[in-house]
Amino acid sequence: MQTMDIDKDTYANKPRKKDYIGVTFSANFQWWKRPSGVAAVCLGLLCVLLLAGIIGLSVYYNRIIGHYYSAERFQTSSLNNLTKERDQLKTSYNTLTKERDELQTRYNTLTKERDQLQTRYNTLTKESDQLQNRYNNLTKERDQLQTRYNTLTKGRDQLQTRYNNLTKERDPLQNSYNTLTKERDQLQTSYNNQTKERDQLQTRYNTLTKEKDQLRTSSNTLTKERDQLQTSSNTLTKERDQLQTSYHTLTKEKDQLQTSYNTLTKERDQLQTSYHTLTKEKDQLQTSYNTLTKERDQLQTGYNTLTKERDHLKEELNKQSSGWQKFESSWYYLSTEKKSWTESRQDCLKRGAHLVIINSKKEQEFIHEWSGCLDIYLGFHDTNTEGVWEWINDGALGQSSAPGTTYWRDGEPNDADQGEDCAQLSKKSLQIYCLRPEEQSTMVVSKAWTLHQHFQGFPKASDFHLREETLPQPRDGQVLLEAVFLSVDPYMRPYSQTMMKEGDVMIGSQVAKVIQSYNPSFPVGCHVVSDCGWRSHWVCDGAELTPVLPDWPQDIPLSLALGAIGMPGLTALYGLEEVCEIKKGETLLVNAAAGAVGSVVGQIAKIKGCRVVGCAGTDTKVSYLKQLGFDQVFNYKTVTSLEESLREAAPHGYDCYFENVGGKFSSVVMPQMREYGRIAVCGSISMYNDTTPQTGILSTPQTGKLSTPQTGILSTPQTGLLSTPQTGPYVHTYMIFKQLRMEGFLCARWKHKHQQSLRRLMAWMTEHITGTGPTTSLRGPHLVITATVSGMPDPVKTGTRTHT
Ligand SMILES: NC(=O)C1=CN([C@@H]2O[C@H](COP(=O)(O)OP(=O)(O)OC[C@H]3O[C@@H](n4cnc5c(N)ncnc54)[C@H](OP(=O)(O)O)[C@@H]3O)[C@@H](O)[C@H]2O)C=CC1
Ligand SMILES: C/C=C/C(C)=O
Repeated sequence: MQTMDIDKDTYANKPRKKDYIGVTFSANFQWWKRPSGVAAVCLGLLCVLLLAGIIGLSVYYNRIIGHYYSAERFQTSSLNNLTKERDQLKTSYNTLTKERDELQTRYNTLTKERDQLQTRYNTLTKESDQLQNRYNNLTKERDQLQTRYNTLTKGRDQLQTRYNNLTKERDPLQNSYNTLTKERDQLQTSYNNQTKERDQLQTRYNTLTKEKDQLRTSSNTLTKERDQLQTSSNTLTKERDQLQTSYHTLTKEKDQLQTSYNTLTKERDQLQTSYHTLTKEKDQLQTSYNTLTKERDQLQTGYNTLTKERDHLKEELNKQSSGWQKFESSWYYLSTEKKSWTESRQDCLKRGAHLVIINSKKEQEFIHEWSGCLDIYLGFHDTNTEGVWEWINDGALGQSSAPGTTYWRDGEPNDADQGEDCAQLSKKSLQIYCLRPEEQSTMVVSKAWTLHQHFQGFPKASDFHLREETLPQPRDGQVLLEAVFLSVDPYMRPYSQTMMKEGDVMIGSQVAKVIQSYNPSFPVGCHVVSDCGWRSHWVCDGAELTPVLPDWPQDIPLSLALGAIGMPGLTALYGLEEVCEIKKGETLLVNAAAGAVGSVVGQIAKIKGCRVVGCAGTDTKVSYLKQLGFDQVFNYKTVTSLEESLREAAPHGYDCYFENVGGKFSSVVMPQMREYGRIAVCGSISMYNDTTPQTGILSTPQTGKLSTPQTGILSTPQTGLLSTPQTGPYVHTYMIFKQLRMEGFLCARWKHKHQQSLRRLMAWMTEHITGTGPTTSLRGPHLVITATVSGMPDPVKTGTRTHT
């Protein structure tokens, strides 16, 4: 602590600074110590000095003058000295004046500084007050801190003690910690090294795996590409050779054509001239023609009307001349042949008529009068329900309401002789009585081939048995059929296994003639297709019959209703159009090509503008198929290599394959299908008679597609279609990579369009017969005609179609 006391008396009038605790400031100033004071003093002193100098100089001067008069020579020199001194004094005076001015200037400056200092002093005084306040606050805080400090010091001492204890305990722990840390660090280092090594190995492993996969993929792709390129290369080489040959031929032809072209150009010009002349003439003729056409049409209409009238009159005349009698709008015929009621009914149907139906008493009287002395059978019977009499329904005209019972003879109908189910108009009276319809009729005995035992391998004669059976009399709505053509089809082999039991009549279709009919839809003499099997006769109703197309041309054999214009023709059509969806310009392969289906397949494909390759098993069949217009045909039994022959026939491959044969044949075709090819699986005839499994090789070693043949079971024993399971090729690879579509089908799938399809087939056939169509119009397959002593065809005879 220090006290500064500065001249209390001098500045006693100034306000005293407050004494603060511990520190006291005091500031008292003396005037001489101030710069302005000093300057004033100096200035005063200078003035005094100056005055003293002047006074001294005057005294000195007066002495000199006194001496001057006393000593003349001495006076002159003194004057000069005095002048000198005066000048020196003058100089000193000037110098002092300057110094005074400077001092004045400094005095002014010091005065200013003093004022500034005074201002600062005031400011400092304020600050000092503020500091005093802060000092007081800090002192308080310091005291509080001192208290806290003391408390903390105590706590610190306690902690220091505990710290010292802990330090003692820590040291051994620190040692073991250091040891463990070292061990951990070593382990961590080795762990890190191993992790790195493992990661490097994992990365290398992944890289290698990827490389291996990529290599495998590339290897597969390359192998495929190589194979495809090899195939393409072979194909291209062949094509190139063929093109080379074609090129030479074409060059020659081009030269010839050029010559022809020149000649033709000349001729064309001449023709052009003629053409213009002729065009004019044609226009004139066209006008005349139009006029004549109109006149002709009018005449034609007149002619048609007259023709109809003439035909009607002729018909009436014919009828009259052949014994027919007209009454009102109906015609009547009186047969004098003696027949039973049933036979007479048939006889009427054959003549396009029916037994008499009486609609009025007037009509009955006419018949009685006209028939003279003859009894007349009426179309009136209760054969369907005993006691319920009804008029026959043998034609559109044959329906009427029943006559009044008054016309029955007394006591009739009495069924006196049991089975008196039909009516007769008495010759003696106008009355009606009943009689037995079977009188004088004969029963029909049918012959039928039955399946004596199921086939094992190829069918044998001993597998069949010929049986006779007496047929029932056809009833209303029924017909009696007589077989005209029977069909022997491949499907009978597999179907017999599933659909037939031993002793059944063989399944099959036939063209039959209606020889008795009680069904107006099938009059006597018409032909139908029936699925009644291998029988000579059959009684059935119309539900299961298909009439052969109406207006069947006389020059087209009816047997074709079982062939080209029947089920096989329909199968060919549907397989091509619905399954293969064949298009103009495509190449088709068909096997069993000379068969009922195959021959139509090839012909329809030609009609559609396709290129057709066919295979058959004899040279005769090959010639036949060439006649039908097939582009390429070969005998698959005699060629050296089926694969080569197929490739030669269609070097670019096949768009459509109509499969009739199956088995190994099919496995050779598969590799030759073109991309997006379609395969219609119609039949598999090569396998129907199998007793041992077949194996198939999908491709020959040249193609290199499969190193070893694979086998598979095509059918399971449950289906019973085959006596023993067959093995065959796996086609999947070709199906996938060529994106093939293979579809099995049965002709019946499109049953709803059979009638219109048959008409299309008939139209194609008619075009051929009449020569109006293209040369590719349809022709029917050949028939094999067989007869046996039994009167029934021999079912084992080789050949595809059988004619009774
Ligand atoms: N899915 C369906 O709806 C239908 C299918 N089909 C099937 O169509 C195919 C042909 O029937 P279709 O024309 O009526 O038959 P066909 O009886 O008219 O002709 C069959 C021909 O097949 C050939 N053939 C027979 N056996 C073999 C064999 N083991 N290997 C190779 N070829 C053989 C023979 O000709 P070649 O001398 O030339 O070898 C034979 O002439 C059959 O497979 C049949 O099952 C028939 C109708 C309907
Ligand atoms: C309807 C005919 C079928 C076979 C497979 O021939």
